[in-house]
Amino acid sequence: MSRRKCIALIAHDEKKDDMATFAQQNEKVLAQAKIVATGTTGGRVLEACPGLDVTRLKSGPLGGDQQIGALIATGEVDLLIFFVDPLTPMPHDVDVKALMRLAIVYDIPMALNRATAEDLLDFATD
Ligand SMILES: O=C(CO)COP(=O)(O)O
Repeated sequence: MSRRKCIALIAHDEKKDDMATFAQQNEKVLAQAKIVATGTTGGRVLEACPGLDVTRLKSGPLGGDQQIGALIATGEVDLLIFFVDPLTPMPHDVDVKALMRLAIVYDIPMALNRATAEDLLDFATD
């Protein structure tokens, strides 16, 4: 039996409403996966969809992006969905960049906006 796929969910503050709506609209598909999320994003996803299997890590600015990067490096993440806010400067921008770099290094499918996330979800749950 193949293991359940692991999807990492992250959203910057201006994108958290979008992430909550995305989770609700795709709840059935997400329910087939194990989800890891940065702290606040995971809280919002659980509020929207209390039945999902969500492991909440640290908040992004406190190391959550790096924790997800570490999970990518150890082969535990199959898909990264990261709703990025391109219009707001972030104190932890270097962490965000490092996470994206690892997703590229390990060739993990990475959706940085909602349109791509919708397309990639099918892949994650095949
Ligand atoms: O800042 C983030 C990603 O860089 C997201 O972290 P939170 O989900 O804790 O807000």
